Amino acid sequence: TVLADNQYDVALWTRGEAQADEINTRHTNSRFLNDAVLPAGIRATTDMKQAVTGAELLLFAAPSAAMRDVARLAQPFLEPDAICIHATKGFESVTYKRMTTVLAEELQIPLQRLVVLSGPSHAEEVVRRLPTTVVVASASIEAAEKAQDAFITRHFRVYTNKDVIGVEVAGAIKNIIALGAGLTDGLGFGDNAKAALLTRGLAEISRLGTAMGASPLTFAGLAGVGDLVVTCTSKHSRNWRAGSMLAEGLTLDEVLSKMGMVVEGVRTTSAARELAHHYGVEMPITEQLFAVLFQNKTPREAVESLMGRGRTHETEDMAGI
Ligand SMILES: NC(=O)C1=CN([C@@H]2O[C@H](COP(=O)(O)OP(=O)(O)OC[C@H]3O[C@@H](n4cnc5c(N)ncnc54)[C@H](O)[C@@H]3O)[C@@H](O)[C@H]2O)C=CC1
Ligand SMILES: O=C(CO)COP(=O)(O)O
Repeated sequence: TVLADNQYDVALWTRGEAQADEINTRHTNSRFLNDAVLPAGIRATTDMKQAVTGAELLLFAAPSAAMRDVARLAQPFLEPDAICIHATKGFESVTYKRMTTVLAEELQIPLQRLVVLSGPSHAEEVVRRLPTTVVVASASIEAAEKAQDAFITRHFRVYTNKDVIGVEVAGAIKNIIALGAGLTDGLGFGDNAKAALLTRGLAEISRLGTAMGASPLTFAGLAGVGDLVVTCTSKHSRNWRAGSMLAEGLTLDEVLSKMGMVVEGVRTTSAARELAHHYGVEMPITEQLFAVLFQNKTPREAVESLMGRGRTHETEDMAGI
């Protein structure tokens, strides 16, 4: 919608034939966006060759688990100078690679042609043209500025940033904290607990991010605090909703099948825990979420573990924030 508003000729690839037909004929995508009307010029197709051939910009927005497969499908049709942007918030399972790494490998292009777009941007609001701000980060400032030019509209403000690692790590890990926020809200733990979770969650995100090479400033920006706030407080958030359903007593499998949309925070909890061990940083909220999701620990026990941790100084482990 944003690109079509900027007069781009937009082709939208989907693997679902019925979804493509609906977008092309009724200009809606009702399973995901209710009755929002999409610009009539958007052409949906299930044919990757048709979608990618001739495209100067590509935006990948598949779930992290599907990114490698989708990129592999697109690669043969990629134009030699195309800029490839992604809006995916997660790490690859097993390898724990960031999405720009996965794309560089599968598309066989240098990092200078890759951009990450992130920040507080629920699709349900973007499609209604409600005011939204995001950040685009790339190893190449020219590529980031191309993405900025392409996406900036009166309703959608785009900032550039050089810190690809920080933007990708922040976007992925806030989903873990949002699962925790849903649990906290669902259990009625109150506003103090939620504020604590966001604040200490941010400390945890920045600690891992800086250990991986990110700039601490990024975590105070749109991809950090901005996305953390929206995902932990918005009714649109899939991760928050998943956490609140877990609080109601549903099992993880029940939550995921009821949701019918990707809940990135679940896989990201495992990935972040492994990365934390690898980089030797403490991520107590992530550890407790892992225990709740995969080791049958109750949310109440998890909160008791967090509240009962050894005494510590607030800022000495916060990596610059
Ligand atoms: N929904 C939102 O407002 C935002 C989502 N994101 C990120 O975008 C990514 C996608 O999220 P959503 O669109 O919300 O998920 P979703 O679950 O609503 O939609 C995912 C789409 O990917 C398709 N898909 C799943 N596996 C696939 C595969 N193997 N090959 C091809 N297509 C496949 C599904 O059929 C579906 O159309 C996630 O990383 C999410 O964190 C980022 C910003 C905002
Ligand atoms: O990243 C998002 C908004 O910026 C989407 O978060 P959810 O996947 O929790 O809906």
